[in-house]
Amino acid sequence: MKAGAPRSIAEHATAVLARVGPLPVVEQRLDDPGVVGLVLAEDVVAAAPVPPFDHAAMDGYAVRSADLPDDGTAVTLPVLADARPGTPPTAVGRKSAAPDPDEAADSLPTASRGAVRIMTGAPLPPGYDAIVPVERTSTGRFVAGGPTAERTVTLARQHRDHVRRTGTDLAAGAPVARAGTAVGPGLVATAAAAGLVTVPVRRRPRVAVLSTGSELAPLGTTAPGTIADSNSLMLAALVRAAGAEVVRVGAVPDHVDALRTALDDLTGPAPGAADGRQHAGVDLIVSSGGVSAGASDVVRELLARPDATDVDVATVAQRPGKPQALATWRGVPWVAVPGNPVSAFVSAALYALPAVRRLAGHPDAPPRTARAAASWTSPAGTQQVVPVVTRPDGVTPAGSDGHHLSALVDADALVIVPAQLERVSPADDLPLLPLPEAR
Ligand SMILES: Nc1nc2c(c(=O)[nH]1)N[C@H]1C(S)=C(S)[C@@H](COP(=O)(O)OP(=O)(O)OC[C@H]3O[C@@H](n4cnc5c(N)ncnc54)[C@H](O)[C@@H]3O)O[C@H]1N2
Ligand code: MOO
Repeated sequence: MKAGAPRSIAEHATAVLARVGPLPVVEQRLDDPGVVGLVLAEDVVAAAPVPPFDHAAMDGYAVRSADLPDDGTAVTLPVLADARPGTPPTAVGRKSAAPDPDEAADSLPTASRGAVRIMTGAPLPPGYDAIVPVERTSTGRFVAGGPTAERTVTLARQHRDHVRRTGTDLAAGAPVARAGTAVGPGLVATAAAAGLVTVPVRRRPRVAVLSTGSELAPLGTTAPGTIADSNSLMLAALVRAAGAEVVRVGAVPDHVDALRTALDDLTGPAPGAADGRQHAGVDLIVSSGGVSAGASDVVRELLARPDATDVDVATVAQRPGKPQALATWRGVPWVAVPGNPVSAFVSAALYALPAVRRLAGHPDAPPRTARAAASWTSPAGTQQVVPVVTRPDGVTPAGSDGHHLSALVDADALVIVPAQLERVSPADDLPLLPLPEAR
């Protein structure tokens, strides 16, 4: 239970990730807005070709190249039929479209020489192989909603055929996206166009956020000696920005029984207990506070009792965020970060968010670095975690003092100054951890 020798940030991050694995796979419909941000659990392939049929890329006339002179001389052709998107083609002179597209296509006088008036998106009539845009013909333009009464059209062979052909974007069976890809708007559109209704994704993580401290007041309330519970709001915002569903408990007083009850409500009943309470069924717990050496450090007090398992109380050679703890509560991994607001923020970014990403099925992020655009000092023998602002010339510490909460307002990333580096100079490359973008 006693914290061991100080460990590095990487060592503690490894200890966190050893406790979490990707959540189960679910089939999520593409018309559910909640699909965005979820991570593909399997490679996805096209169920149907994109486009699904040869169709016009321009409003104009469908022609058979064989009917047009190779030398580009204009010819006058009869207009035989109308082809519009979503409607079977109809022969000119017919009152309405035939209900069966095959019947309609068959009824087109394809044997005779002529052109088919066609609108962008309409299927290319059988036997036709090119479109001549209307502005390149004697018609000049079509009037939206207006009459299309011309019986002949004069046009010439074009350099391009203006036909979008079946499967030229994706063939049936072609890969759409690899496992591990986060679903974004482009993937939603491509998968839907390729005939898919659902995609196999990891379930969205449900993450509980709570803060400990008898001095904490809920938002909008004040009393002498209390402070706003900013940590639970900050943790909820971070976890949500990382793509999880948040169950925010808010502040729990520094009493071990209150904390135990709060954790039980988030997880499940004790084995064999029929306590009748509803449980939130969370996948991860993130708490702030109560992990240092004080008499009211309730997290450490509870971790010393048998309720929690896999307890790992650690001192990390980092600043801020030195005291950390991990445990499992009724099978649910628990990341406990210190209460100092800046420590809580950087610790959540370093340890809780990678756990959220692992649960969600994201592949491990490749290491990144950023160039320092300023100089500053760093304590020897400890990794300094610095909230930074990214500018074109590199990163600079956010705010006037990185120990202040207000420095986090503009921060878009954290950099980690190596333990042996006592002074950061411009152009030094530093390990970078981007913060999730607000959404
Ligand atoms: N004797 C020692 N004391 C401390 C040590 C140590 O090694 N020996 N470590 C210090 C370091 S480093 C840190 S960091 C803090 C971490 O303490 P706790 O995790 O136990 O956090 P608390 O004591 O509960 O709170 C610390 C500080 O942060 C404020 N706080 C807490 N929760 C919130 C919240 N939800 N919203 C806003 N502010 C919060 C709290 O009021 C305290 O001021 O321990 C040092 N002590
Ligand atoms: O290491 Mo504590 O986390 O100074 O703030």
